[in-house]
Amino acid sequence: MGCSFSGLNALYDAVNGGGDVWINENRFKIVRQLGEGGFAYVYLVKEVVSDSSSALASGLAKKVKDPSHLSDDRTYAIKKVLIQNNEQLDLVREEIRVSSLFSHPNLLPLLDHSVISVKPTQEGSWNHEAYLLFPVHLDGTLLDNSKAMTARKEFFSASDVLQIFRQLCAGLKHMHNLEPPYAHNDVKPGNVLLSHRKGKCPLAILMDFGSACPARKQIRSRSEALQLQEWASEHCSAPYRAPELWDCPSDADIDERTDIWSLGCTLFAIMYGVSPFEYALGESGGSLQLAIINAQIKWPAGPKQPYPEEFHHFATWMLQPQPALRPCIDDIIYHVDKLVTKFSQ
Ligand SMILES: Nc1ncnc2c1ncn2[C@@H]1O[C@H](COP(=O)(O)OP(=O)(O)OP(=O)(O)O)[C@@H](O)[C@H]1O
Repeated sequence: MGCSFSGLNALYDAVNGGGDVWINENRFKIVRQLGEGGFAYVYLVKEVVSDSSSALASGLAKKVKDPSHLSDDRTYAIKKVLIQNNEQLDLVREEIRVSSLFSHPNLLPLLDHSVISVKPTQEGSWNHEAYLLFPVHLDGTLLDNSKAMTARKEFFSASDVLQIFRQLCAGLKHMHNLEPPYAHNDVKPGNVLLSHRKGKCPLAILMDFGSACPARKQIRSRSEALQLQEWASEHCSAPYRAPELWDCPSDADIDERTDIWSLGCTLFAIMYGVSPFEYALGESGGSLQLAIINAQIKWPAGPKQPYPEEFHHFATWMLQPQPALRPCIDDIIYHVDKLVTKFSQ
């Protein structure tokens, strides 16, 4: 048993700041809610220890393989996932399994977890809860930062655009180079945490491995193609979803270049705050699917345009509707390093 509370009361307690959470033998006090997703709540928590021992001597220290993930002030993030059925339970177990495959400074590490069964309190409520423990990053997601900057009519500097993007590439390279290669499948600004650092560009960390899976799939029939499209509609955010996941041929080799498309969209969003296809459709609207399949890209123009044309060409290179023409992550890193040398002050 890993938790001191359960069911609706747990949610009430957690949202209202009361109650402690146990993950295995370690206890955490909920400080406040940080965010929420489909069936998940994310909380800022503080590890409760019986004496004033250092982070290195805390209960968690015995558990965590890499001591650099321990926080000096013992604060962490706990994601609480409410699980209603076996399918959701399998998905969380898979997220836990997949997260444990990665170890990279630009990928959010899963420090510990527990999955507990709870007694449903009403029809249709959840029967399991999962608690996932992560390092906390309090400067928001790339999406939060972009929204705040857009509201102030500000842009990231050219150097920060490249440095943030370069870090995402480094994290993805780690996933794409595994044997077998893994695709993240939901690369987007809302899944990138930023940590501001004095005198340096922000640290960028890719999170949320709930959609990650082995990247390479052979599609050999119409029904397999439709199955993949259905899976993608649930797991890959629409404005960042690759064309082959919207309209999959009946004979296709899918690979990690689906992430490269999302990476190209994310580079656009680091510059202009939204996916290129949201930007192209603008306020007049239209079909997102058609805009993506036709790679309908419109670049902001005019004298106030804050970035060099080379940045646009670079993103367009990743946004080739045909996956076979898209670069792989090593090509992108080679190119971004050249741009970093050229544009970083
Ligand atoms: N380690 C963390 N540190 C700080 N904030 C975090 C952390 N993890 C998650 N968050 C916050 O919680 C929000 C939801 O987290 P997350 O994306 O993992 O949930 P989710 O259920 O997978 O969401 P979605 O349904 O959008 O996929 C994030 O957008 C972010 O604001």
